[in-house]
Amino acid sequence: MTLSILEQLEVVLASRKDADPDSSYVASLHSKGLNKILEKVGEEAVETVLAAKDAERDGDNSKLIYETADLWFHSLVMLSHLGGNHQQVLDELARRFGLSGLDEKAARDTQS
Ligand SMILES: N=c1c2ncn([C@@H]3O[C@H](COP(=O)(O)OP(=O)(O)OP(=O)(O)O)[C@@H](O)[C@H]3O)c2ncn1[C@@H]1O[C@H](COP(=O)(O)O)[C@@H](O)[C@H]1O
Repeated sequence: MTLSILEQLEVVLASRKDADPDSSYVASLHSKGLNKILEKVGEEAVETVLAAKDAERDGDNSKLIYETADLWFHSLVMLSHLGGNHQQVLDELARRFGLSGLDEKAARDTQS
């Protein structure tokens, strides 16, 4: 079974919760605490909004994709810090979409 990028990243994020803050960016965020992580999420959200405006003006989404990746990444660190994970977010989206978690996985499997 191959793990998705989000699943692989989550394994790495979990391993960084007790890692050395001097050798890991994620560990340094955990050691600084929730407020620092939230500051980064807010910062990346603003950068994503600004990049969306630039994308509309320039007809180029590349910076927007980069900033959205930063936002998703820091949101995953926030969830990890609080004991949550990306699957809970996917499950919530699936629930809204009217699918069970199992059906969502099956739909994903048929696409790969
Ligand atoms: N995906 C990411 C990722 N995306 C963004 N970033 C970091 O997020 C930061 C973005 O913040 P900014 O743009 O504000 O840059 P900055 O000025 O350096 O940040 P601050 O000093 O303001 O905190 C940068 O330092 C990026 O390096 C990431 N750092 C790590 N990862 C992943 O997390 C894994 C674990 O990383 P470590 O904990 O460093 O081993 C890595 O293997 C990667 O897969």
